[in-house]
Amino acid sequence: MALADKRYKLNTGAEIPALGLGTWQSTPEETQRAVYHAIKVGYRHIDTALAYSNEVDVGKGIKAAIDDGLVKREDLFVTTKLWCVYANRVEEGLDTSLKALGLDYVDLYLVHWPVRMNENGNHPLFPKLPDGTRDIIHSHNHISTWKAMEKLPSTGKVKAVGVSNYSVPYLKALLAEASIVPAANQIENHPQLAQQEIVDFCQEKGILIEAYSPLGSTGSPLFTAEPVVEIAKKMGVSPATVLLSWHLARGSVVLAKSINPDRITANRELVDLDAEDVVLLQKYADDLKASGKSKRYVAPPFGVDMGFPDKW
Ligand SMILES: NC(=O)C1=CN([C@@H]2O[C@H](COP(=O)(O)OP(=O)(O)OC[C@H]3O[C@@H](n4cnc5c(N)ncnc54)[C@H](OP(=O)(O)O)[C@@H]3O)[C@@H](O)[C@H]2O)C=CC1
Ligand SMILES: O=C[C@H](O)[C@@H](O)[C@@H](O)[C@H](O)C(=O)O
Repeated sequence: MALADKRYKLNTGAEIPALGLGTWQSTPEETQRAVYHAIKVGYRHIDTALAYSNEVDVGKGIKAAIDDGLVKREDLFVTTKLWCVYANRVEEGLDTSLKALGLDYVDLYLVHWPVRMNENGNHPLFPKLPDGTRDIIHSHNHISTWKAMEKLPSTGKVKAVGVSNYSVPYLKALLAEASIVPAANQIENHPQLAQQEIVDFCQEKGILIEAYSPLGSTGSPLFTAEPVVEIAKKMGVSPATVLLSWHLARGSVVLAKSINPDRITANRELVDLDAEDVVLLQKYADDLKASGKSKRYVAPPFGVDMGFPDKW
């Protein structure tokens, strides 16, 4: 079996493909083609979110692939996420996503960020106050959102529920009151932001890590990181292969976004990294952290303390 077809087991018992196609910042036109191409070349896991405003197009890409006989719905693993303006209207958020996707269920539904934004604000997704800052409902307790998430699996509209952008303190607070342990925690993860404390905590609690922005997000800045270049050269593979493969070595899911067919195909080239190379990347990550030089590429201006050691 090719490494790109590797699967993990969630704490629900369901399987999840280790490699997923990311769709953040893919325009509607790009998304449909990217999703179709990805399925055609073997991806079985698609990651989207209500906030990406492309669920309709993800759905069209999936439908076209199913109609063309490339795949059946049950062979796909589809994830979407509850956006912050729906933090107190969880089932409504899910229904909105399912309608856009044209699906009866998603395989994984995540709380996108542990934050509530004003659902009656000046924008349907990104409301702002007159001073330009985000319109956040600071009195909201993220655990109430999780309590509503826990009711979803029994509706049949989601197979599993999880979180995203959860730090260790937030996870501890959630687990203290949870009756369902999140199946996954989707976080920014790459050698410049290893977030080892979250990875270790989640492993201990049976929460699968999904690594987002594995290439450093827009423009893939991690391609030039020194140890990545060095390992790629040694193995005769691309920097993308090294960066994506690192998460499989760590036992995590990896989500790679591309709208380019060749790059979507190329991102399936995963390898078993040598143990010494895994150590080299870990040392690079540890050294950056120790010198306060870890780099978070996705740091939206929520103005809320999310509990991460790096306060952006
Ligand atoms: N839960 C959350 O808050 C978040 C979730 N995510 C999820 O994770 C996914 C991945 O993260 P994302 O931030 O998109 O960034 P990635 O780290 O996947 O990087 C995407 C960038 O790399 C480029 N790229 C991709 N593959 C290659 C390649 N082989 N060679 C050269 N360039 C390449 C893409 O360009 P091009 O498209 O032109 O190929 C794009 O500019 C998201 O799409 C989303 O699904 C991401 C951020 C936050
Ligand atoms: O999933 C991707 C990211 O979390 C993205 O949804 C946010 O960064 C959003 O653009 C924001 O500005 O809050």
